[in-house]
Amino acid sequence: MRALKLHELTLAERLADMAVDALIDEADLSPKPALVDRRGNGAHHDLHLGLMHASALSLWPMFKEMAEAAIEWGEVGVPLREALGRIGREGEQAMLVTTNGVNTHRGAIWALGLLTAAAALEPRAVTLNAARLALLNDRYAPQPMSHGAQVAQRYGARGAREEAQLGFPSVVQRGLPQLYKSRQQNAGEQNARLDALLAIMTELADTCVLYRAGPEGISTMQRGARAVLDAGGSATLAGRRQLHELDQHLLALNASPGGAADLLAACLFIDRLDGAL
Ligand SMILES: CC(C)(COP(=O)(O)OP(=O)(O)OC[C@H]1O[C@@H](n2cnc3c(N)ncnc32)[C@H](O[C@H]2O[C@H](COP(=O)(O)OP(=O)(O)OP(=O)(O)O)[C@@H](O)[C@H]2O)[C@@H]1O)[C@@H](O)C(=O)NCCC(=O)NCCS
Ligand SMILES: Nc1ncnc2[nH]cnc12
Repeated sequence: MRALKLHELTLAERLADMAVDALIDEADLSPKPALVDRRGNGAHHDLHLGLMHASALSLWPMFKEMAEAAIEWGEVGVPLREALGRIGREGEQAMLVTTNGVNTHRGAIWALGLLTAAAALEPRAVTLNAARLALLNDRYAPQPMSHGAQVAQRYGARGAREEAQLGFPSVVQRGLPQLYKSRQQNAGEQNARLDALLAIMTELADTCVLYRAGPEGISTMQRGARAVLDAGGSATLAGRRQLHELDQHLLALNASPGGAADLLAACLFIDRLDGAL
């Protein structure tokens, strides 16, 4: 019998797999406060789980191309930054075609795009190199009046751009340590991931929440997330009660923490990458 020779995945293909898997795991994780999950649409009228999955899958070629660009340029610099900007904008268009114009993953394209490229350059300095890339100027980036730009003007929040430029502190200092801690306490994988999301929410200035619900939305999100963790986390009954309260309060404010969801996906990507090294 002839042996079947399977196609061996390239590094860029494996990184694209990890990025898409992280997005799908984030979408599936339930119950996430006011976000799209297996239960429903959260605070969104135009999003659902199937759309989040389709959007994540549509981004696979983009992540692969970003990793290939990083391998080709071989170092952090303006040529790589501008290549990533171009590929990211094309990826956004592919996403919008798939979702019929709904913004599902703009923040994730930014965060995971930078992290995928950084991982292709040097898997052991991912957040550092992602930050160095985010600090570089892309001459071709348009300056649209995005929701993020509007709340930056109104409240001074610098959102997704600053989070990346600082080396993803929400991921490195809050999400990942909480993920490991909850795993160590045998919370169960889904609860550990929920706890990581909540840890991210405790301090994030999420521009999606700010845009929809202002500073009241931010303090509701941050205090509510802290209350779940202080009550023992998602694996405990007291924590689950607090999580339900947080969900209800955010829904009442129409506040969706989409930025925190993207950063959870970034955590899950780095966690997978660490496991593959
Ligand atoms: C540099 C960019 C990040 C542009 O950023 P900017 O802040 O100007 O623009 P936004 O598009 O408003 O925000 C970016 C998205 O980042 C997520 N996010 C929010 N806060 C944070 C934070 N503190 N840290 C990290 N990430 C954060 C968030 O993404 C999620 O929310 C999206 C839905 O948001 P929104 O459109 O506001 O949706 P709704 O409220 O639901 O709208 P309505 O229904 O009410 O109409 C969703 O996509 C999640 O992903 C922010 O939205 C960068 O985007 C950029 O320059 N891109 C250009 C291409 C490029 O250079 N790419 C580089 C590739 S490496
Ligand atoms: N699960 C989710 N629900 C709503 N917005 C999101 N943005 C990224 N992930 C999301």
